[in-house]
Amino acid sequence: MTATSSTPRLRIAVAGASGRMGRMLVEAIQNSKDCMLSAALDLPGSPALGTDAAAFLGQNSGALIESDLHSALSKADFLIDFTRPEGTLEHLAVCAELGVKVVIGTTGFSDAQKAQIAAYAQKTAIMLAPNMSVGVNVTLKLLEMAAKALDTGYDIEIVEAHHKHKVDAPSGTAIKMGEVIAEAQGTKLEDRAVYERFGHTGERKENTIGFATVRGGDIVGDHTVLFAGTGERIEITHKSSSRATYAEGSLRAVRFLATQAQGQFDMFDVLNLRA
Ligand SMILES: NC(=O)C1=CN([C@@H]2O[C@H](COP(=O)(O)OP(=O)(O)OC[C@H]3O[C@@H](n4cnc5c(N)ncnc54)[C@H](OP(=O)(O)O)[C@@H]3O)[C@@H](O)[C@H]2O)C=CC1
Ligand SMILES: O=C(O)C1=N[C@H](C(=O)O)C[C@H](O)C1
Repeated sequence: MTATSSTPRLRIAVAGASGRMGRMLVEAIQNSKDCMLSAALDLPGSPALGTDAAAFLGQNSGALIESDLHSALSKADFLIDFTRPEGTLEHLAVCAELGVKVVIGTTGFSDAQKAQIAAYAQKTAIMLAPNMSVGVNVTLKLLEMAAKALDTGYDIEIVEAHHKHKVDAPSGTAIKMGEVIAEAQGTKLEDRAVYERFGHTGERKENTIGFATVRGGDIVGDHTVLFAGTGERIEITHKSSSRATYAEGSLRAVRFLATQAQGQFDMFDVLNLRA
């Protein structure tokens, strides 16, 4: 969208404003022509409360970090939420009540929590995706194609690596990759996933999809899917070197949600990759 001086900016609140992604989002909003930071949330007790959300950039956004959900969300038309599952659900309850549209980047939701999100999507528009980067979503399409063509005779393993502060495993992206592959092969990930191996495991079971997790240092996010056949193997890899791609993808999601009243969407909808 091309914003002109007469086009009102999209009013966005950021949850977890002092977090790794929160700060990337504040920076992306500050740098955008069509969005404005209208509110910023952090947990009660956070030392950042009362400070300007863009202070870490040496800028003044006008949005002071606060912990009162109603106060913050009543100043916004959109919430971008990269926090923790329980926090996201608390925020969603207020967003559904106030008609605020929500971009959710948080990962690690249980099936019951995902069902709660789907229920809130009947009241407001929600975009939920474990990875907002364009590259990862294109990788998911490549995996769909590879999984169909390599339906038999190839063992599938998904390896992901992230920074030492990440609290959920495997990553939401790795799980999504497994889901896309399983679905492309007419199956369900829950019937095929192997999340742990230790000790005398016995030989690899056919048709399983294995997951391996690496945690260390400041790795932003690497994902490799291995299709291991007899006499050859194919590896499809995506590596993130900056969180800016997640923030830019989130702003694309906001612009997409501006055209929706309610319903649940993902990045395939935002990027027109559904077909
Ligand atoms: N979809 C995507 O593209 C991406 C998704 N993610 C996901 O986003 C989430 C956040 O990642 P990251 O920014 O690295 O994490 P951080 O821990 O750096 O930031 C999380 C922020 O949320 C706050 N927070 C923690 N618990 C709650 C709660 N219960 N309610 C409200 N706020 C809370 C934290 O506050 P405090 O510091 O005070 O605890 C912090 O400000 C993770 O689930 C991660 O997997 C990350 C990158 C990309
Ligand atoms: O926690 C992170 O950092 C990331 N989390 C997301 C995930 O769990 O897939 C996306 C990205 O890999 C970074």
